Amino acid sequence: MKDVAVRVDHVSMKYKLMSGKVNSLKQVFINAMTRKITYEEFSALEDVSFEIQKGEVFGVVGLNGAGKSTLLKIVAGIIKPTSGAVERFGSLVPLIELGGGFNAELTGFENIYLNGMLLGYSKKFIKERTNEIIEFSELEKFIHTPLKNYSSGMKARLGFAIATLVKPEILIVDEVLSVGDYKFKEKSEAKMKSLMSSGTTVLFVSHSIEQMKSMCNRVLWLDQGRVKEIGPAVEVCEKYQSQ
Ligand SMILES: Nc1ncnc2c1ncn2[C@@H]1O[C@H](COP(=O)(O)OP(=O)(O)OP(=O)(O)O)[C@@H](O)[C@H]1O
Repeated sequence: MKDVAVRVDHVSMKYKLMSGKVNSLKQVFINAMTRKITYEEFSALEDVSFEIQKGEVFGVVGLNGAGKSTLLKIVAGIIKPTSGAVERFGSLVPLIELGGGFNAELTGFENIYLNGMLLGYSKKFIKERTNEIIEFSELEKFIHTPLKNYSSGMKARLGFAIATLVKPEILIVDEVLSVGDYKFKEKSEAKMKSLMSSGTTVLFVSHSIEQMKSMCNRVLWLDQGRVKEIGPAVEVCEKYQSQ
């Protein structure tokens, strides 16, 4: 019997887009009050089905707007699909919009507690691991500086260090490796590889096709919200590149 980590079953996602002529916020307000707002539906995902096996590194490629982030957010349980179902077998950590739970007014140190607790870690656990987080993110000098003075790469480093503190069974990674500099990329890639070699299942989106080829077992190619191909990483990536 196959050992499934994630099952995506006939998932579709329709976003509502405001339609009709609206020139100002005032007009939106008036239309809302008079119930004149009409919506058009936009289909970001259409009948997407696939399974990821335990321990597999599964990539998703596709052009801008193909629906990759939408799919990852649905698998992570951050948004609900319009139809279809997702089953996850194991603890899951999403590395999506890293530091989404950060507060810009608080320092890096304070945000470690805030973000850690949002991820479900206990205060005691965070206290024990704070040095490890600071060391991995290389933010020793800035750890007592408010986050609003951090660069986006610095925030990503801190978010990555906190999120990967415990070994999840399923890791969802959306483009986070592209935010940092080359040093952070190498370090976070190494960390991901060590998680992968210890059996973590990974669902991964990156615009770097070379990274997809070298890190993934299988790849799903999304084209305007539909599955175009699913297969061995190198084979699918080469078809995608030669489209
Ligand atoms: N909250 C939303 N409301 C309306 N439309 C949305 C919303 N989020 C995404 N979309 C639309 O859904 C489509 C898919 O977006 P998504 O971000 O999933 O694509 P993507 O493949 O991740 O793109 P990229 O490579 O640019 O990151 C796009 O056309 C986008 O405009």
